[in-house]
Amino acid sequence: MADALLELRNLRKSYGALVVTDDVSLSVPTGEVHAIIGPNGAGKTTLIHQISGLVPSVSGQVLFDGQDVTRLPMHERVRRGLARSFQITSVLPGFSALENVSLAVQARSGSSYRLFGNAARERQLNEPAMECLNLVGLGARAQIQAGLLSHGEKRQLELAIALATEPKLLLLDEPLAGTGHDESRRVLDVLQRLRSHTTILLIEHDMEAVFSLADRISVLVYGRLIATDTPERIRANPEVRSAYLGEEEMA
Ligand SMILES: Nc1ncnc2c1ncn2[C@@H]1O[C@H](COP(=O)(O)OP(=O)(O)OP(=O)(O)O)[C@@H](O)[C@H]1O
Repeated sequence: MADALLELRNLRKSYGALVVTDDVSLSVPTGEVHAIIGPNGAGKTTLIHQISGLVPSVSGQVLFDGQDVTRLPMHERVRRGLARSFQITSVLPGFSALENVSLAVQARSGSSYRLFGNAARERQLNEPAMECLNLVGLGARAQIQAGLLSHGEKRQLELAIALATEPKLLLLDEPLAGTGHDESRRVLDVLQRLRSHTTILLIEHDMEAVFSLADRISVLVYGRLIATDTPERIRANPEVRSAYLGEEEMA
């Protein structure tokens, strides 16, 4: 596909005799929200690790923005606009929400100056950081210590931190995991808002969210992609139904 932002070609990963991702080929065009679904242990997280550079692939290629990034380290992929939202572990609990995002802005700008101290420099970091916080709906919570935020707010903060790297593609591993009903609605609203800013590739177990959010869905079963299609066609696909989705889940 000529305008693919991300293209996976025959990607494969194994641990000893266990083949975890097997010959995975996939194109994600700019502007798409693409969801990867599949049963537990299907290889979804491993695939995201291979794309982000956390886990090396045994064979195959990852092309991003027209370039082969298969052998590049993770930080180099981030620099090129391939961001990964790291679960709450990446949030520094003793710093404010704003400081957490400012640190990511600083990392993006590649500057070596100290974060706090000089008012002009602080403004340079804080203004884009505030934009990211506003985008994820946390503007009013900017000065709150991150450790005091609710679970859902921390998930929003992770998204703001990822956005601070100005990604072309955002990789999200279960953005709704652990959120309650109201919180998941809020995070879902944020994701809907982000779709006009960045291309998104996500793994998510919440099928209602996946089917309402995704432009296209890929189904991974035992490491192999068995289908990539629109939500409507995935819902109607007999192979997908028998391999993964229960009739009632898709009704
Ligand atoms: N570092 C590792 N060493 C050995 N086996 C691994 C490693 N990481 C993952 N696996 C195995 O690879 C398979 C796929 O795991 P993975 O976490 O990618 O699946 P998943 O689809 O994300 O599952 P879930 O939906 O439960 O998160 C599993 O059988 C898992 O045990």
